[in-house]
Amino acid sequence: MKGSLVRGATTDDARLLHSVKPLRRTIFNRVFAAIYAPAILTLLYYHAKNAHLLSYPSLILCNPCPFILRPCSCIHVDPYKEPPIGVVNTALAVMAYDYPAEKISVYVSDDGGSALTLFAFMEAAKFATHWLPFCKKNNILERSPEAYFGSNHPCTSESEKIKMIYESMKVKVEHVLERGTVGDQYITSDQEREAFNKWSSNFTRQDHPAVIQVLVDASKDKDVDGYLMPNLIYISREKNKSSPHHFKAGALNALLRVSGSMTNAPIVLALDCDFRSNDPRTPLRVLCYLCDPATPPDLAFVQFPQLFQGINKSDIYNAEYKRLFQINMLGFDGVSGPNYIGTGCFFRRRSFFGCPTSLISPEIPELAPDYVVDKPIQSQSILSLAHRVASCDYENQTSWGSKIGLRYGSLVEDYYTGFRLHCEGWKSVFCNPERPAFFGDVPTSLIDALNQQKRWAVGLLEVAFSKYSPATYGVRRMGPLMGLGYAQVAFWPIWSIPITTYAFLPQLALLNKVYIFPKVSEPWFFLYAFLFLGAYGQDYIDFILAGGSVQRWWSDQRFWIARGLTSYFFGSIEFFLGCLGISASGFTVTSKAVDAEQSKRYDQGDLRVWGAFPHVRLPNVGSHNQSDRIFTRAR
Ligand SMILES: O=c1ccn([C@@H]2O[C@H](COP(=O)(O)OP(=O)(O)O[C@H]3O[C@H](CO)[C@@H](O)[C@H](O)[C@H]3O)[C@@H](O)[C@H]2O)c(=O)[nH]1
Ligand SMILES: [Mn+2]
Repeated sequence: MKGSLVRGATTDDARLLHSVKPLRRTIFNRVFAAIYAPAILTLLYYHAKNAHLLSYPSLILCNPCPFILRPCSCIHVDPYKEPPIGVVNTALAVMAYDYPAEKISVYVSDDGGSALTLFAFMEAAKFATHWLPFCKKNNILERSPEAYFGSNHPCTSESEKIKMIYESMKVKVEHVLERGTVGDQYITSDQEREAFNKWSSNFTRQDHPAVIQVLVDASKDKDVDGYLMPNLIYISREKNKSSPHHFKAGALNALLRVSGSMTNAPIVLALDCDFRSNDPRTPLRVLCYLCDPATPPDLAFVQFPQLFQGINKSDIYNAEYKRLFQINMLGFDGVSGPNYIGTGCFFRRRSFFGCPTSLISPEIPELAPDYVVDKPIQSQSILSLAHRVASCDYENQTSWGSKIGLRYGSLVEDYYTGFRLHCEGWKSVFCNPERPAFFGDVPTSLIDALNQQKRWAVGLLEVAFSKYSPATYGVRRMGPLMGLGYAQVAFWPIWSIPITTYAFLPQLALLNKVYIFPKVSEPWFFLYAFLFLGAYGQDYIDFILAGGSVQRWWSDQRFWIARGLTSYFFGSIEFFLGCLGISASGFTVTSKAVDAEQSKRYDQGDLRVWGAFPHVRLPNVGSHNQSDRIFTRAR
């Protein structure tokens, strides 16, 4: 084992494409683990020895609750939760990557099947003819227009002109969204009209044909300076109520196939609509890993951390997940590599088709990762193949979802797919450059933050209790370190049990005069103190070394408890009800639409439980009326 690593894609030695060096605190972490583990064993011994001394009051709970939840496989994506202008910004920034334009193809998956989103992208394609040359000529770093115009940028006549074009596009898109339909006055060509005609009267989100629309064709469409632009293709896969669609994993597999049939690039970037590129040179950085002759051929993906902008000062909803997305990644990187976290990840297309040593050929040769597409993307044969592979029964009797592509069976398709790839023997690397490659948006309402976590909890338990459990299958396939690393995440929602217990046990013990901790005068007390301070101390140091603030660390601790009693608890219940066939879970997307009031409240650090509920404020760390209870002061 190499231990935790830091990587850099550029080094002082110009001959090296990338370098790896062990983290300095690795030794400290190991020593700490070596002391901490026996201390926990000692604690267990102490408990076993004293078990007979404790007499707990008996609690009999008898409350049969005869309710049945209806199974639901509805799709929750919609343009009001994921505003098209945000998705457009995501796409524009990657179209503007510093990379030969004709070698980039951007495929947008609209799982909500919305004409409004297609409209936004038609407008984006027109705006791109101005935006891409502007970025390249002026060597702009911030290539998402919203971020660029929102930042402190030099005001030239050119930038003012581009800003006006952007604003007028935005107004148009928002107007159409408000109206809910694309009015005739906005349709400028027969080609556009033909595309919108697909939204016939029986077209619904859950039931509609595949829509594949080439909006920019890299072989002929030029920007205002006369240079070719990258392909931009809108896709909404076919849906009907009788075929399972497998949520995001299904959407990504459809994307893999459609992109395979049209351009089949060997490197694939998976990027969520709420993330945007923050560095146009990211593809070059990735090539330093993927194309270095010194890199072993079993490297499946390069994962960037999920970093966020717009988190409030104390991160009240603990949306940053420093440990998950930044700290733990370094540790994984020292073994087989970090997990795939759903976004900001560059894959070798080959890694979706079987283990490094034996290729699993897809059902049609055109989808094989090494197939070279030699026809123009708008040719009849290519378009009809693309529609065929985007149909909802295409996957029947194929290996998609089981051995090929993103894996089905968990609501955390990212975690599960990364895990299965590692089990197949693939490796990954974590790339965390100084200038963040991507920035994402966080949920800014409590209900969204808790719901997102509940979905993760269900998804993780689906993996934890499957035949591919990291604790058994994972440990066997990847060895104890990777296996346990993955298992620690998979069983995470089980924390709801100790957290809920500790939420009530001390009070019950106090009322019933039962001692659950040793007295301060007893030597055993030091064991408790060491375990408590050691765990918090190490967590604190890791957090601060990863650039965190004391305030956010405190939020992290606080929210962990809150989630234990809510998201993890209800997620676990939902999972077990699902096992009994009583309920089915769905992928409720996190809302990315924020109104001015919600955003103001969030920036001020107000914590609102629900629209209809009284407004509660959390005490801030350091404020004079700090209290040790959560959810105090109702307003
Ligand atoms: O049926 C679905 C559901 C979601 N999505 C897309 O999936 C992405 C992620 O959805 P989001 O609601 O933003 O989920 P988060 O909880 O914020 O996302 C985290 O957790 C997910 C797993 O639960 C990962 O897929 C994400 O990459 C990761 O950022 C979005 O672009 C959605 O449009 C679909 O395409 N189809
Ligand atoms: Mn998201």
